[in-house]
Amino acid sequence: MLKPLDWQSAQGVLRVLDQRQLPARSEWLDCDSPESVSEAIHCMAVRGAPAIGIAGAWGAVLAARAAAGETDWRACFQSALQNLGRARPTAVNLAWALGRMRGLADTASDSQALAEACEVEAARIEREDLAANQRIGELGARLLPKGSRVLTHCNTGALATGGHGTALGIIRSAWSQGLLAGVYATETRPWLQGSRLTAWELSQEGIAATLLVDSAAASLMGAGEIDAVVIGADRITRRGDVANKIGSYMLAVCARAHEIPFIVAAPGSTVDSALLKGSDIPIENRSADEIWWAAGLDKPMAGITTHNPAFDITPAELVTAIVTEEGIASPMNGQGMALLERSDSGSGHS
Ligand SMILES: CSC[C@H]1O[C@H](OP(=O)(O)O)[C@H](O)[C@@H]1O
Repeated sequence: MLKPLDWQSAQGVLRVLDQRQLPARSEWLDCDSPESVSEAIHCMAVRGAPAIGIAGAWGAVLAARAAAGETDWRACFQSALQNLGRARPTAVNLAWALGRMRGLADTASDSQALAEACEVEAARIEREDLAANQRIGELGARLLPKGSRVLTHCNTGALATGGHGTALGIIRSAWSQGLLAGVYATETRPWLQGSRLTAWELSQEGIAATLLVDSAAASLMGAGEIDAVVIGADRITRRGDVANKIGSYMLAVCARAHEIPFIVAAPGSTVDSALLKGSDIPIENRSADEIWWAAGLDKPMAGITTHNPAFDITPAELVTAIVTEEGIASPMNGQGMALLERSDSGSGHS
């Protein structure tokens, strides 16, 4: 199974499949310190909300190992976790995973015990995410009638998670059940997660798909070619506002205009119950260079400023359903979350 991360315990190395190089090259980076894991997350060698949570957890194992032998090992560990948490701000999965690791320092008797507990916990987080994705896939496929033509945005597949994928996991599951008549993937400007990563994953699995530039989505919907939009999420608030890859909001507006269901898929670790409104979610602004490279320039053009937010917020009012491993919920136009279908095989948590 395709996996973005590979923990090598004996070597004390987290191997990261460098997603910046895909699909041209499959190169692995060896991260042997919490700082190098943090950099791999920041530069998007590993990306996707659940995957950066898992990478953060393995980074915490490296932090615990590095703290061994220090008199104030607890403080060293906590400070490394704080740094890791700053790598990317929008996906709550990173803070969520680090929160689970942080708690282990309270009960560990010494740094050796902390490192061992962290390793067990990181493996658990990774395992749970895979199970959650498989459950999301099964549940989400129920929302797609036979013959559905679905459009997805960005990359929410195995590369972005512990395996299988969230929105792409639904597409995978629905495809294997013979439910899909068409899969459409947006290119996903400016980083091209759609054309570089989603198209690659789909092609590897033999799932027939069509790639389009982001701005072709509205006319495709207008032509009656799309029956559902299925996307992932980086953070979901209590009322169901969704932070996801820039362009998601535009797709949601278009989907509503054409009365097309807009389905969001994410593990429970993406739900931030501390936040009510999407406007409270920190949105990552990325380097201007990411846009100018496509114009053949290695720095911004003189006199032109650049707007490059990595994510946008889709208000709950535009979201038809949210699929997590717990079940399928409707944000009911922002009036509160209603569980439409409860997962019948548990959350997958062990
Ligand atoms: C299943 S992952 C959610 C997710 O991550 C993406 O962002 P990025 O590539 O910048 O890490 C995107 O918003 C996807 O929907």
